[in-house]
Amino acid sequence: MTTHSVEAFRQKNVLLGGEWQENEQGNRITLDSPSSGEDIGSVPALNEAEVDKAVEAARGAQKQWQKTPLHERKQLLLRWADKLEENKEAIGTVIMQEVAKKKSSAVDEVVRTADFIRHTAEEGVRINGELLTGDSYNGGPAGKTAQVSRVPLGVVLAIAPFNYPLNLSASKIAPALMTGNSVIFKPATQGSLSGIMMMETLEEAGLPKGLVNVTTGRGSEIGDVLVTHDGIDQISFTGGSGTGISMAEKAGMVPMVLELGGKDPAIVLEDADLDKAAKEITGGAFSYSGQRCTAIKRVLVKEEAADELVAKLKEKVEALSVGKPEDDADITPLINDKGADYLQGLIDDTIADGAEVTTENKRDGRLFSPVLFDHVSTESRIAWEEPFGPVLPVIRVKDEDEAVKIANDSEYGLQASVFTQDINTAHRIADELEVGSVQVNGKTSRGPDHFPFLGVKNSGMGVQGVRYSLLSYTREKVTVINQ
Ligand SMILES: NC(=O)C1=CN([C@@H]2O[C@H](COP(=O)(O)OP(=O)(O)OC[C@H]3O[C@@H](n4cnc5c(N)ncnc54)[C@H](OP(=O)(O)O)[C@@H]3O)[C@@H](O)[C@H]2O)C=CC1
Ligand SMILES: O=C(O)[C@H](O)COP(=O)(O)O
Repeated sequence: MTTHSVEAFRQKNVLLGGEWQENEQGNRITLDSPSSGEDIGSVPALNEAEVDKAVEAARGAQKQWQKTPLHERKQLLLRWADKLEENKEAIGTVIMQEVAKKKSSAVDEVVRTADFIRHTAEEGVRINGELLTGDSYNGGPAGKTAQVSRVPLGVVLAIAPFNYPLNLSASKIAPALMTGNSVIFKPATQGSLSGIMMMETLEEAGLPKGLVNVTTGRGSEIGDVLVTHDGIDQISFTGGSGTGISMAEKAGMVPMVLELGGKDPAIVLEDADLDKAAKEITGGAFSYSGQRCTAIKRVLVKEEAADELVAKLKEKVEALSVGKPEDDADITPLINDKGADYLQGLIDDTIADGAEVTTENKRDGRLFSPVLFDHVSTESRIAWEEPFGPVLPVIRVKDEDEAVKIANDSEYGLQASVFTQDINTAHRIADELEVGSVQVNGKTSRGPDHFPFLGVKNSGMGVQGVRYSLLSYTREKVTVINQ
């Protein structure tokens, strides 16, 4: 059995039409480690003609794959999951190197992804259509039946972000394949080495030629070519709201699932279990250094509970370790200088606006110590903008209504947490919040991965989560029998 060794520099190629290929002009992108700055590998920068070739291969392979029995598609996915898990150390190490995720979380991501693929395989064989009879409609004819089946959309374009380079790629690719589609996979550039390694395990599992094609290259260069390609039948994108919204404008009538940014609030009432709230909020805000769409990005706490909550949060935030991903530090360097400089601007502006910095405020390049701000004003940018870094603003509120208003005034609507011991209050607030999901007494998060995951407003469109994803890659096909 092949296992992938951990090499020093990985010169990876792309899977096009079933062959691992270098690109024609030999244009490559060299990737550096966000943590050490060392070169860790390179991937081809494809051009328009190569994208055409990838789409053509995907269109060809899809026709046969659609006819492949469901149980055979399921077996491919199960073999893929096993191969992936066998390589968890090697692939986890590359995730750690290319996106500076702490080692244990990087390896967990590989295992989580294998589990997702297995669950998708099991659930995928249970996606069935339905039969409608004409006489169930008032005055309808008895001899008329509609067989409503679910058919694949065709060629799916899967565009993934850097922060979960495996999981947010496989959560598009696996359900698309299971439902009979072929795939064009555009990994995040910083994340493409591990993305390609995952494709190597899929190929080893017996992927038919041309069924998944990998198109590496900067989104700013090949993004429009992919998104506006007339051979693409569905787009599934996870990434920034700006990128996703402009993509939707360009893609026209192609169906899309978009998972975008967030500004998830944690609303804490005076009757909450504050130890639990502090633990959940710290984990929710600072894991992977806050670079998660579902990170808790602001705390809205009732004035009566604020002093105690802030003291507990401060203690937990100060206990987070700051350092290198290979040392399994909780807080690691941010993905790039642009993200780090943006975060610095937010921190500086929040201080200038008069908020209290309760923790150390230190930066070394892309590495920040985690910052907890108290007494943040809703006039500050940080009350509304997404830092994608280890900083948490606490905004004190006078009552529930004010908390709900600040939560809903956001352009985003991904998730929200409500901490209270009164389930009726929790329900009442949950009903008011304009978000995809509300977590009662827990941190905001996507998993377990069969739960529906969605954002409203500028946080997205469509739903992911195993069964929901499977459905999103199919459409109804109606055959009416007139007897
Ligand atoms: N809701 C969610 O589930 C998630 C949301 N996010 C959000 O994403 C942002 C950060 O992630 P990040 O990866 O930087 O997001 P980006 O939107 O910059 O990139 C996401 C993906 O889109 C590609 N891309 C970039 N420009 C284009 C384009 N014009 N056309 C097509 N594809 C393009 C990128 O390629 P390349 O890498 O080559 O630039 C990458 O593969 C944050 O705002 C965060 O909230 C992130 C993760 C999950
Ligand atoms: O992209 C993200 O940030 C994720 O979809 C969030 O996933 P998580 O809640 O499991 O971290």
